[in-house]
Amino acid sequence: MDSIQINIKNLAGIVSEEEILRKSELATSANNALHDGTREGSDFLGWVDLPSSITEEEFRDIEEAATVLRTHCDVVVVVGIGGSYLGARAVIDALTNSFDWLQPEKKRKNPVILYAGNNISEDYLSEMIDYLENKEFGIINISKSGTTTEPAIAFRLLKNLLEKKVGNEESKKRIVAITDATKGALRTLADSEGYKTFIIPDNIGGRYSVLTPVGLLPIAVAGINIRKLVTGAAEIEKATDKTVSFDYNLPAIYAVIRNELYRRGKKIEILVNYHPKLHFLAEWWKQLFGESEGKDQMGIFPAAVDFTADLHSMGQWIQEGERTIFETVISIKEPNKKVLVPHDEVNLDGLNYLKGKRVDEVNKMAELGTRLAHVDGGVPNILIEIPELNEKYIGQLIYFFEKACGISGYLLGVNPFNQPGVEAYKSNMFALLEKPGYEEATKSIKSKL
Ligand SMILES: O=P(O)(O)OC[C@H]1O[C@](O)(CO)[C@@H](O)[C@@H]1O
Repeated sequence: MDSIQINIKNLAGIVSEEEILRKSELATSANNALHDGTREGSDFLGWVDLPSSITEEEFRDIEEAATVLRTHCDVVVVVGIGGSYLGARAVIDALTNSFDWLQPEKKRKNPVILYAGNNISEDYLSEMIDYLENKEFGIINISKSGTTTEPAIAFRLLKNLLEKKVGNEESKKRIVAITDATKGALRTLADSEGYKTFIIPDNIGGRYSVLTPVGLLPIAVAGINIRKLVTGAAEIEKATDKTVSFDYNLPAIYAVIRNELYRRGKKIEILVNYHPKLHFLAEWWKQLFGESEGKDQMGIFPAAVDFTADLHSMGQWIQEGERTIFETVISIKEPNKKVLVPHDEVNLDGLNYLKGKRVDEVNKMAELGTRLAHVDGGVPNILIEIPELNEKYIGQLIYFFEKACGISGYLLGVNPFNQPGVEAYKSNMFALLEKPGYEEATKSIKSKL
């Protein structure tokens, strides 16, 4: 198997193959609309042919900027929120050593990547500043709108710290801004300071931006091969183009099944992983589907669990709670490392029945046992199998989910490329903070308190 696969044999009898095939025309037409730009949100389809259209010059520009940061910095802070950081974090966590950041600087090949601007926690920022005080650090500041409050606050603090530590000139070498070509406060600031900048194309929304410099620069700084990542994505771009029939279009099949399950009362999709490295892939996936489909009072609620850890907390609910859920499991066929369970003479823990077995064999039996139990418990299961955890297959998975999300949103009948609902909290927060321009809203909200 040289590609990610999807196994749909365990739908708990809730959706049949015939019912899936009956939707093939609708799904194909939704897929075509993504390529032709004939439906709502057509201004945001730049991601559709992005993997196959990144040029050698663009790769080089990103790789050179990554080398500058890698040369000057032991720590690089990625400042951004939502789509402006989750894709990078998903890939970096999936493809780097989980404990590398704990190694002393001299032993590490890659800078430590930290994340800021994804919360407004004073403790988090204060502790990060304390840590960075004695580190050679740099900043990648990412905001498509260039006006998002969370990253703006974090960047102001970190920029101050860096300038105090190394001076304005050296700071300019260590700060990269990724934002709109012309609009927003970050564009103005970056141009006036003379930072190296990358552009987020107008026609690519934040949650679809991981294969633009938004994701690719931090990923390259972390020492990951961005060309292989993009090659993987381009393979699925090709495998889902307009010439591919529904039977072979895996994202279209996945999109149909999740919509059919939704129509039958399965309102919550739980993305399951069996490797902690995939935790942030699920966070990225949650934003992708949540912001794309949760509108017009509709949409599957995207949730995620890390197994087997969460089998010991959420496992009970999944097995026997309200039957409104289905699971999509990401299964990694072959881990990158090999660890055997050792023999123990006295066997006080009773584990000798596992001696000589790979830890992954135990993990796989937990996975299989859980799948069978959950399907028996009425939880439909979609299985996505990845041959191994590497750049190519993570690239494939990214495009698989992006394509599936676009098709799925159209099948549901929403515009998958806007997010009007996220403005509500921002307006209230600005009104409460008495931001200039919000005077009326301030009066109105304060009268409700
Ligand atoms: O890149 P920006 O403009 O700072 O936005 C960050 C995130 O905030 C949102 O706009 C929601 O508020 C997301 O869609 C986006 O990924």
